[in-house]
Formats: sequence, structure tokens, C-alpha cells
Amino acid sequence: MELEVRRVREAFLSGRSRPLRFRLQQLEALRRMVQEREKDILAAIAADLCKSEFNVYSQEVITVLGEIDFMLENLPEWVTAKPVKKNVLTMLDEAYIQPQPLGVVLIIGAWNYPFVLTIQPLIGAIAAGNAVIIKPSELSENTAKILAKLLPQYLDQDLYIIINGGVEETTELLKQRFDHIFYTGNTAVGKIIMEAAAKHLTPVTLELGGKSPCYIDKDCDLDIVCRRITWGKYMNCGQTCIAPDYILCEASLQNQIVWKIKETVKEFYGENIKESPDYERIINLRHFKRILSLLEGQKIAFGGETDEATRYIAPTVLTDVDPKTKVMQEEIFGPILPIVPVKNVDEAINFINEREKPLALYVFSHNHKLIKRMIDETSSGGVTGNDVIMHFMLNSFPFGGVGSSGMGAYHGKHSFDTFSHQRPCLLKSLKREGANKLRYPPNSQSKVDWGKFFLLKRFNKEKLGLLLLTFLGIVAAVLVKKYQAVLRRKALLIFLVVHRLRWSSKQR
Ligand SMILES: NC(=O)c1ccc[n+]([C@@H]2O[C@H](COP(=O)([O-])OP(=O)(O)OC[C@H]3O[C@@H](n4cnc5c(N)ncnc54)[C@H](O)[C@@H]3O)[C@@H](O)[C@H]2O)c1
Ligand SMILES: CCCCCCCCCCCCCCCCCC=O
Repeated sequence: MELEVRRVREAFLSGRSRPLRFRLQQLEALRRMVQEREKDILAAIAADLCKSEFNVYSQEVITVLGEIDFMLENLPEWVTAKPVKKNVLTMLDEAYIQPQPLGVVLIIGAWNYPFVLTIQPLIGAIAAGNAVIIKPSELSENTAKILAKLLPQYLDQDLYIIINGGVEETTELLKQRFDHIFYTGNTAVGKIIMEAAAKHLTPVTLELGGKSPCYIDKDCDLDIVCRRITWGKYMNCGQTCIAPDYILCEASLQNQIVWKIKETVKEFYGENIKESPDYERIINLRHFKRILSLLEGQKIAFGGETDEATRYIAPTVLTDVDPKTKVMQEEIFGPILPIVPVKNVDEAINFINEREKPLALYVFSHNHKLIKRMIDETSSGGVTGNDVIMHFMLNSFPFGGVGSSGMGAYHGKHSFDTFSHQRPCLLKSLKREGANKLRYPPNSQSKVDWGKFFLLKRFNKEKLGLLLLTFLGIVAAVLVKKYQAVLRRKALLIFLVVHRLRWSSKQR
């Protein structure tokens, strides 16, 4: 491991990952990889999650291609130094912010969307000019294998390397020093990552999880609401970090919601869900058993059928769920949807605020003010009003958690910023030393007063104009005084020349 990290660091120190042209070439090569090897990539992900290739394409590949295009389009502007506003002390200097790569970045991917959650951070790290070590999740082993095969065929083999393995390999990798660690996965492992990073004071981005609530107000179109929730909850068999984890609503809505979700499940997946190409399976037996254990003692309104051999769990809704039961204590990450009745929106807000900050929050209502109120009075990584999941798809948004759902963010420019150091650069001249006397010892009251005047005094535009005019007047007066004799001689000369010219033209 140590040798591999050293090899990547040496490649970074060679400087070749930095030029804009190189970054663009690598991103174009990555896009070529996705386009030319689409079939292999789709097949691998499909095998890992028992997913149709259509779904792999629309849930993962589209996002990756869109992100690469967005980077290629905007990178030339992002890499350029940006001048900043100056103050009196730096008025005559050059002051700008230059984004620079951090160095060697470690990206630890997740298994639930094994392609997009590994490649999208990689795109940001390349765009920002870093060298990268990629560690895909071993749980999605087919995707891990295809990435290990394809990436070296398209990308620089020393700057971007892939290391496959499980807990043991990750533990070993985490002993090395990186310049940034970007991890996607559960909160418990997030803590392990942060502890390992702390030993080297390495900054981290942690894309974690949590229980994302979904509040349904009385004032809304329940048919549409239930269709959208059904889509977001059961997509990928509930294994989506921003899936609606549970529903909060008034008790009177519960039966209608159950019925409408049940009807939508039929509409989406047919009478025999097991046969539907659009319904996935649980990633492994450990997660399958964990999810089943969440059903114990619950009132199943519909669903609940399971098959251990194929790790199938039917879309399930639980009603009148007691918040103290296990299903409400941990992130479900499976196709089980508990409904917790609340009296009103105030109780819903309190319910959310009494718990860890979630990765996403969903509010459904015709009442725009109510949606705004929920946004103002709660906290979560992101919010979508009147829909679910869709804030993930807008790359002008930062995607990330808050509190126990994570720290840092990425997507689009936010990825570029995450993997860059915003370096402030101030370039002064070795001339004009007189102006620096104010800050050199010995200090005095008058120097402090001048300092206060230059740095603390706030002027409005009119006053500033007047001050500038006075200043120019003083400068002009000083100059006139200093160069009085010269100016007098020059004026006399000009007078004589003009006089002479006029006289000679009259003679002619
Ligand atoms: N925010 C996001 O973008 C995002 C995306 C996907 C998943 N998630 C979250 O991830 C969670 C589920 O996925 P998961 O894969 O983390 O769960 P998991 O428990 O199934 O996966 C465990 C992973 O952690 C690693 N691991 C376990 N012990 C480790 C150790 N001691 N040291 C280093 N690595 C260790 C394993 O190698 C494995 O890759 C959910 O909470 C979900 O919300 C978040
Ligand atoms: C048929 C073409 C449809 C195109 C529209 C695609 C919208 C689909 C959005 C799906 C997004 C799923 C990605 C979620 C990743 C969440 C990360 C955490 O697990």
C-alpha cells in the first residue's frame, strides 16, 4: 500500500496533473471509457444489484456523463485566478485567489450506486488537478472489477489508481497520508475514517446517511404525492441514501396513503413484483436479515413478503408505527416505509428536530408557506418540496449532509471546490517603502490613528469622492511646491515657444 501511495504521490509531484489541457484530456478519456465500454459497465452494475440495464443507465450513467460534460464546459473558467476586492493597504498590489489541487486524494465508494458514487467524486478530483486513489466498495464486486480493468486503459496509470479490497485493505490504506479523503457510506465507518484522517490532519468529506423524513400535509394531491414517494422509496429496493425513510402525516391520511401507495406499486411493478425488471434485490444476506429484523412487532399494511434465496423483500408499508421501535431508530435502507401519525405540522417539526439531522427532507403541500416554514424550522443535508430525490440531479446544488448525515459536499463546481485549495495570492512591489512606515516599529498614537483612519473608517461613495478629490488636490499642491522652479521654467519656455510660433505665422 505504502509503495502504491508513494508512486501516486511522485506522479502528482511531477506536476503533470495540473495543466488545464491535461485535466480536460483525462475527463474526455473518462467520457470515452463510459461511452465505448457502456455494455460492460451496465452489465456489471446490473449483476451487483439485480437491476435492469435501463435503470442502471438512467440512475447512474446519465449522471456521470452529465457531470463530465458540465466540467469540460466550465473548467477553463474555474481554474483561472479570480481577482479580489482590495483595501487601502493593498490598493496598488495584485490580489487574487488561485485554486490549486490538494495533492493525493483517496476516494472510498459505496455499493448502492457503485458507479456514480465512485466516479462522480473522481471527476471532481481530476478536474481540480489531483492524483487519486480509488477504493470501490467490495460489496458491489462486479463494478469494482470492471472499474479496475477499465480505468487504467483510459486514464493516466500513475496518477489515478484503483485498489480493490475489503475492510483489511481499507484499514491498511487509511494508515497512509492523503491530502483529502472522500468517503461515502454509513455513519459508523465515517467515524473510523475521520479518526484515521485525524492522525495526519487530513481533511475529509463524509457522505453519510440518516433517516430522511417525508411530511405529507392535508392540503395536497395525494395521488401525485404517493406516486412520487413510491418511486423514490422503492427505487433500488430502498437502498438509496436519500430515499424517504418514513412518513409523518395526520392519522386521518394514513389509510388513503396506504391504499394509494399500494395501487402505485401495482402500476409500477405489476401484480407479480418478483418478475418486474424494475424491482431490485437487497445487496447481501447481512443487509437482508437486518432489514427483516426491522419488521418485528410492526403492523404491516401491505407487503412484507420475503425470499431469502434471492434476497427479495416486497415493497412494504407499516402503519401506526411507534417512534420508539427499532425501525424508527436506525436508517432503514430497504423497501420498508413506516408511517408515523402526528397531530399537525408543529408536531412534525418537533419530531424531526428531536432526532439526528437527516440527509434529506421532503415536504408535500399545496401550501407554499408551510413548505417554507418546514425548511426554516428544521435542518437537513438537502430538501425537495413536493417530490423526492430530485435535488440530487441538479449539479448546481451542493450535495452532502449536515451533522450526523455528513460533512462537506460535491457535484459540479462544489466538487471542484472540495478538491481544491483556494489559495490567496498577494503580490506587492519592492518599491513604495514609504507607505509601509506606518506598520514598522516604533509604534505611536499617531500611527494607530492613521491605521484606524485607513482601515476602520467607512465612507459612503460621495464622501469617498470628496476625499479623493482633496487627496488629489494635496498631491497636486505638493508637486507644484516641490517642482515650482522647474514648472516656472517650463511654463516660461512654453510661453516663449507659443509666442514665437504666433509671431512667425503673422510674419508669413
Ligand atoms: N450520502 C451519500 O451519498 C450516501 C450514498 C450511499 C450510501 N450512503 C449511506 O451508506 C450507508 C449504507 O451503506 P454502507 O456501504 O456504508 O454499509 P455497509 O455497512 O454495508 O458497508 C460497509 C462498508 O464499510 C467498509 N468498512 C466496514 N468496516 C470498516 C472498517 N473498520 N474500516 C474501514 N472500512 C470499513 C466495508 O469495507 C464496506 O465497504 C447508509 O447509511 C447510506 O445512507 C450514503
Ligand atoms: C428513463 C430516463 C429518465 C431520466 C431521469 C432520471 C432521473 C432518475 C434519478 C435517479 C437518481 C438516482 C441516484 C440517487 C443516488 C443517491 C445517492 C445515494 O445513495
